[in-house]
Parts: sequence; structure tokens; C-alpha cells
Amino acid sequence: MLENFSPPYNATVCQRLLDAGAVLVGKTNLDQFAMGSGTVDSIYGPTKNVWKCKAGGSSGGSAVAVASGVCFGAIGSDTGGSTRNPASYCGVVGLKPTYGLVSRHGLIPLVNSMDVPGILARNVDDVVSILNAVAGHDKQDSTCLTKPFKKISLFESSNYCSRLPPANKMGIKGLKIGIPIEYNCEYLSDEVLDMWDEIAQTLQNEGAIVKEVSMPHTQYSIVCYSVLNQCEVASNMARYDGIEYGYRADDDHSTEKLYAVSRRTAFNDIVKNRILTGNYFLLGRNYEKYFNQALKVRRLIMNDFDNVWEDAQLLLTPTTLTEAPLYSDFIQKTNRDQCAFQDFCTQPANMAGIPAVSVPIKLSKNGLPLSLQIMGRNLSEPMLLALAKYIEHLVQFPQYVNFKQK
Ligand SMILES: NC(=O)C[C@H](N)C(=O)O
Repeated sequence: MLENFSPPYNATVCQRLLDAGAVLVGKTNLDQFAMGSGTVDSIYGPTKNVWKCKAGGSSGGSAVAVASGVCFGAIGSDTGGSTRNPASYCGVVGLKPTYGLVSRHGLIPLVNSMDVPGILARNVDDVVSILNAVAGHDKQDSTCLTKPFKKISLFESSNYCSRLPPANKMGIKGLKIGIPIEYNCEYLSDEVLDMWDEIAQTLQNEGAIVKEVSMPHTQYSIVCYSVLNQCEVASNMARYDGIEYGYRADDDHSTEKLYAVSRRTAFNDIVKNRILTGNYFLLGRNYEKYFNQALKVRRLIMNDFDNVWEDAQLLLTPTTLTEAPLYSDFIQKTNRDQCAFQDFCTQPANMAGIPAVSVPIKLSKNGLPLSLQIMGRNLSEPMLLALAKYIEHLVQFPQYVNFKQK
């Protein structure tokens, strides 16, 4: 749909990177309109992971570019996990900032109420550098927070522990970390579960107060996300009509025909499917039953988070449920529903608007990256990233390319 489209202005994230002195190397591959969790449904074909498995998605190109050392860091988008999922499969760090902390101006919208530009880099310090450059109010995005952004500093001294923000000056002693039991779901692999337990235990040994917490509405999150996603997609995709911009079919017998043929030709099946179901949910007779109902469930999911902060400062969960499927297995055996299920642990943060980061932990028995996710309350990025850095330091994940030594 947007082949050969050249944007007439820079997105705020890009402009801020340029203003900070960054060199923009290029655009990377993704699932069409960021719909997907594999980077297999792109007009340019699939993105292959350096680890010889599925790259994850939708920002799989960004994650592979970072993992392979093509660039220092990359921007993805994160509506339901599209930064954290590929970060996890590619063994890099992926941050979904608090909704409204980084401007969406210039981002192609998928689900306006959940979209955020995400950041991918090989380590937490690099993520922080990029976040410091791009975060903060932007009057071009009415959903951007107006509160001034205070740059995060995790670098203050050479002594590791004192680099953590004031709340954690003594390392992680006393830090309350919640383990939401509902994230231990049916399709979680034993290997991911063991890794999750092992890190929780290690953090407890390091002085954190690690305890199980309950978030009962997590089980409805995939369905709720799907309904809301498809409704917003149906409305957002209406702008691609073959007239204002984007692909225009060579069929102008009537305006209606031009719309229909342009859209039929230039959208893939995933996008068409979401538009169709979204419009179905939004029909007058269905609106209450699906869209409004999903909004109410979203509120319950948000309430689960509001309640949990009484017991925990941060939450620790898996990022994806398994290691990345091998690319060949994925194409042949995995259907799109299984693929969407890989976002089980990442979607709730988007519905609640809270920040979340995926940190690579270790390699699986098959030699593929496994990661954990940390979530925190709105604007808790300094603490969230401090714990991410603490874990990074503990686990010493073997990066595919060590850029600095190259
Ligand atoms: N951009 C995203 O986070 C998209 C998400 N994986 C989805 O397919 O809806």
C-alpha cells in the first residue's frame, strides 16, 4: 500500500534522533502495517533471525538489525508486543515506554490507544541513551504527556550498585518484585518457566522481596486485545482509499471500484481480515456486545495493575512463551492464532499503557535466546531499566555481535 511512499515530514522520534546527532541508517522490515508477531507477512518477504529462527515481530527487521550489529539501536513500534517479542527472539533489549512518553507523531497508526514507539538496542545503557533523546512532550501529539521528562541516568559512577536510581542505591535490597501467577499459562514452555523461577530466586538471594501476585483478568487479555485492535484497525485503515496517498489501482470506472480494487490489491490477508472483523464488531447491532464490552474488560485489566502496585514495585514475567520457532517450522506448522498467542505476556502492558522491557537472559538447549519481561507503573522507567540493567549484569547474556569490539 505504501510502496514508494516518501513521507513529507519526519516523525518526531526520527527528528529527535537527528537533532541528537544520530545517523539514520535506513528503514527496516516489518509485518504489513505492524500486524503480526513474526515479520513473515511483509511485502518484502520474511526477515530471518541471525539465530536461525523466526525473528519475531512485528518489528523483526529492527531487532535483527540490532542483533547483527548493523546499527547501534533501532526504533520499532509496540502495540501489543511488537518491540519486545522480536527483541526476545533476537536476544536484544526491547523497551515499550509508558504510553505518551514518546510522541506518536509521524508513526503510522495501528491502534492509537495502545501504540508507542519502542526502542531496541544490545544493552540497557544504549536503550537509555536513545530514550533520553526521543522522550518528552510534543505538541504535535495530543496524547503525549505534558509533564517534563527528566533524563534517566544509570551511569553515574563506576560502582555498579550506585548506578541504580536513588530508590535502589543499595542494589536491589528491599525492592518488591511481583510474580503474576496468571502469566504461567498453558502454552508456557518448561524451559521458559524454569528460567523465570531461576531468575526470581536469584533476585531474592540478592535481597529483593519476590512474591507471587494475582492478576485475575489476564486470561481475557488476548481476546480483549483482538477486539479492540481490530476495531481501531478498521477505522485507521479507512484512510488508504487509493486516492489521497498509497497504492492506486488502475481501475477508475467508478470511485467505489477504485477504492475496492486498490484496497483488495494492496492489503494482505492479515490486514483484510482485521478490517473485516473490526467493521463487524463496530456494526450498530454489535457495538455494545463487542467493542463496548472489550473496553470494559480493558478497564478490569488496568485495575488489576492498579491493585498490584500495592504489593509490588515491579513485575517479572516471561516475554514470549517459548523460544523462537525455527523459521521452517513456523511457516509450515504454526498458524496465525498460535503466533498471536506469543503476545500473551506482552499485550496487557499496552492495554494498561504501562512501561515494559524485555531483557535477554540465556540461550535455550537449542541455542536460541530466551528473555524475561519487567513491567512497572506509569513512568517508572528509571526503576524498570535499573532492574533490567541489574539482571543484565547478573546473567551476562552472550550477544550475537559485540558491536563495540567490532
Ligand atoms: N504492533 C504490534 O505490537 C502488533 C501486534 N503484534 C499485533 O499483531 O497486533
